[in-house]
Order: sequence, then structure tokens, then C-alpha cells
Amino acid sequence: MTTSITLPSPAKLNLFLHIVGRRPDGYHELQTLFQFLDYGDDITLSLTPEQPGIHLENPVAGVPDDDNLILRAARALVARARHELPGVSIGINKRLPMGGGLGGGSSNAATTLLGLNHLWRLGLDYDELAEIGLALGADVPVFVRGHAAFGEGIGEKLTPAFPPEDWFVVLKPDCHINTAKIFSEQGLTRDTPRIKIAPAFEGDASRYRNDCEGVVKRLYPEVRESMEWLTQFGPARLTGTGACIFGRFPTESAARIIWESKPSGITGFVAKGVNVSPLHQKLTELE
Ligand SMILES: C[C@](O)(CO)[C@H](O)COP(=O)(O)OP(=O)(O)OC[C@H]1O[C@@H](n2ccc(N)nc2=O)[C@H](O)[C@@H]1O
Ligand SMILES: Nc1ncnc2c1ncn2[C@@H]1O[C@H](COP(=O)(O)OP(=O)(O)OP(=O)(O)O)[C@@H](O)[C@H]1O
Repeated sequence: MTTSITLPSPAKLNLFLHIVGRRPDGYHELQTLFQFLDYGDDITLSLTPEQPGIHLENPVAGVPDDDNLILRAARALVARARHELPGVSIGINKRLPMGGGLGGGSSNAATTLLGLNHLWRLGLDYDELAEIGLALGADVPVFVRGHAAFGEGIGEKLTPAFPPEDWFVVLKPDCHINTAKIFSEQGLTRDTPRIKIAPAFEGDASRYRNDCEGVVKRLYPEVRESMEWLTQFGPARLTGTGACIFGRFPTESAARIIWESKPSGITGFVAKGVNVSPLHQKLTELE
């Protein structure tokens, strides 16, 4: 019986993000294209039958344990199981910047849900896990389902998509952006006309934009400056509500050349866009 697994918790990019309306509860209705990156955190889940309960080995800096999406995801599964489960110890190797628009916290929640479902042999399917995940964050369902997708609603209505698996230079301007703050800005575009999407979206995402970009560039000069630099080499775009921006390149070497020439002081990484989540690739290997 497996007692310990290490699983990827990848980043996502919003290749485009249109705000098409607002629900009565204030949440914004989106049309977005999600793709995963082969870059992210690693989460290790180890059963501790001799020690009951859920133990976090390394807290996430600045996040109280009770708010940590890893712990909240694990507790949501315990509540669903309604019977005694062996204890688990959870470790994380954090690489993704927080407040980056890369969905790090949501991805951590999804990896925990799928990993514990596997270790605890709960037998929950993706529909059940995505429903549990949505209560934790709007971005959790796409990480649970694990395929690049066109997202509608608040991001939970997902249609599998097949954008090209290009290489990306991802830059993290030196600022922390709060998602709720951007969504509450007065100047935000909220009325982009809905686009029609074929069941399997294969379109060219570069025709579309991120509606948060104007507001974010106005409020955060760090984002504007990084964007101006990256735009020299091709279109650059914001992911989610920022702060990270990305440029798309056809090969790894093309991306690395630009990465090597970045001004000192800018952090980030080079990664490949992938349509099947590295988490699901790993879980398939384990089956
Ligand atoms: C911007 C995206 O990253 C796009 O993928 C996501 O929609 C954000 O997802 P997330 O970080 O999981 O966001 P949540 O934790 O669910 O929401 C944070 C806050 O942002 C606002 N919010 C979020 C998502 C949305 N579609 N409309 C909103 O107005 C709400 O005030 C909410 O309280
Ligand atoms: N395990 C976790 N890892 C990172 N952030 C977490 C975690 N648990 C809770 N959080 C909280 O969630 C917030 C958003 O984190 P996250 O890394 O998902 O941001 P993001 O990349 O901007 O995501 P998004 O694209 O979904 O807006 C953090 O600022 C933090 O307060």
C-alpha cells in the first residue's frame, strides 16, 4: 500500500481573460483560456497511521495555517468522508510566487484533493472533487480536471481546449496584487462582448486580451515597466489579475535567449505550456 507520494502543483496562465458581466453576488463573469505550465510547487503527502489528524510540515509564509488552502482542502475531504481516516503529514516545496495570477494556492488545493483522494482511497470522481474545490476558490476546478480549458461563469464552467504548447517567459514584477482589489476597481472593463467558442477551442488566443491589464498597469508601475520591456520581443500579457506577465515563444531556446537578457532585479522563470496538467500526468503513472 502506498504511504507517501510527491505530486506536482503546477501554475496556470490565463492566455486571455475577458470580463463579460457581473453576477448579483458581485462575482465577475469571465471568459478565459486556461493552460498549465510544466513549472510549479511540489506537495508531498505521507500517511501517518500512528499519528491522527492533518499535519502541515512547512507553513506557507504569510498565510495562517487555518487559511492555507492545502489544509482547507484536506479538511473538506475529511468532512466529506465522514469516517475515520489515517493521519497525514503534508510538505510543500513552494516555487510559485503568491499573488502572481498563476493560481498557486488554487493549484495547491487541487493537488491536495487529488492526492488525498488517491492515498485515502476515497473513490471521489472529478465532478465531486471539482465541486469541493470550487468552494475553496474559483480557479480550483480547472486544476482538478487537469486539462487546458475555455472557462466561463467564474471559471468553473470548463470546456477542454487545445492551445499550442508553446514556451513562455514569465516575469514576476516586484509587487503583490490582491485579486479582490482589482475586481473592485471602478475603471475595470466589465462589458466585453461574449465570444462564441467551438466545443474544442483551438483558436489563436493572441487575438484576445486580459481586461484587468489597463487597471493593473495604472496602479502598479512595476507591471507597466516589465510589460514594456517584454513587449519589445512580441506580445506580452498579464495572467489572472497579475502581477505576473508572460511572453510566448515557439521554442525553449528562443524563450531562454530573452530570459537571459532580462534586466537585473526581475525574477520569474521559463516554462512550457502544457494541455494536460503535470499533476494528472503523474497520477496516471501511479495507477
Ligand atoms: C482572476 C482569476 O485568477 C482568473 O483565473 C480567478 O478568477 C481568480 O480566482 P481566485 O484567486 O481563486 O479568486 P477567489 O479567491 O475565488 O476570489 C477572490 C475575490 O475576487 C473577486 N472575484 C473573483 C473571481 C471572479 N470571477 N470575480 C470576482 O469578483 C471576489 O471579490 C472574490 O472575493
Ligand atoms: N497554499 C497556499 N499557497 C499560496 N497562497 C495561499 C495558500 N493558501 C492560501 N493562500 C492565499 O491565497 C492567496 C492567493 O494565492 P495564489 O498563489 O493562488 O494567488 P494568485 O497566483 O494570484 O492566484 P489567482 O490567479 O488564483 O488569483 C494568497 O495571497 C494567500 O493569501
